[in-house]
Amino acid sequence: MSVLKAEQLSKAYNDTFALRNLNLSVEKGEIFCLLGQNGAGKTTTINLILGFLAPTSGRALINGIEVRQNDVATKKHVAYIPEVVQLYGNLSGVENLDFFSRIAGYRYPTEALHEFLDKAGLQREASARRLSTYSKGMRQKVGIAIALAKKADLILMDEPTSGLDPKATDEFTTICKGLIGEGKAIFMATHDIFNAVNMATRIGIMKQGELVHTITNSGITANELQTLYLETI
Ligand SMILES: Nc1ncnc2c1ncn2[C@@H]1O[C@H](COP(=O)(O)OP(=O)(O)OP(=O)(O)O)[C@@H](O)[C@H]1O
Repeated sequence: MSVLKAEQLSKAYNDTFALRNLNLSVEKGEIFCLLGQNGAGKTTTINLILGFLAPTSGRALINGIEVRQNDVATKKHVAYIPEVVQLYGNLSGVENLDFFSRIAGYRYPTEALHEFLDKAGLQREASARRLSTYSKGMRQKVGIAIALAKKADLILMDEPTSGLDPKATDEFTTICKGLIGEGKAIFMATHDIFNAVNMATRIGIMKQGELVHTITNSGITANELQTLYLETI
């Protein structure tokens, strides 16, 4: 069964389609990177998958469960990492992780919390510091640790590498590859062609609400993808 499935998923505002007839499956062990210009429909897609928006027609399923009809059940399988991960600034990394794990219904001993943060790439000495001192990349790592702690099968990300420096981006790529190695599925909206080539198993290009290309990433170069992207949009 696919971790994520979209069937004829559409969203219209008045007569304008922000997303039209999206058909897509994402499996365990996949990183699907969705490219597209500003306004192409990437965030709308993520919001429909999360159940934040009601589709005009079609449906999104997570682990075979329809999102809109089973909001609570599907949320258990999903973690969302927005462009800027919102956490409590006056709590430490490990305290934030503990707090959000409990909200998701999990209580972990401190060492287990540290192991999630280790796996997400956060340095041990940083995990006791207040979140307000964290960089964007460090916040993102706490977001990934929360996804791990809540045992999400699907991790949705919106523009995860925007504003990250090259080293942090490289680290992020390694962490994502580790996650899919453990059977997670990742779906991300991005403008980062280079990074999509580096990490994706498949790449989609969206134009005016339609997924016009889906490419299996088996050796496409960043230059080739950029050319295809520019010809498409
Ligand atoms: N609440 C809304 N009411 C009307 N139109 C909307 C609404 N939300 C989004 N849209 C429109 O839907 C289209 C898709 O927007 P969306 O935010 O999904 O694009 P995007 O690909 O995520 O863009 P970006 O890269 O800038 O984040 C755009 O034309 C946008 O103006």
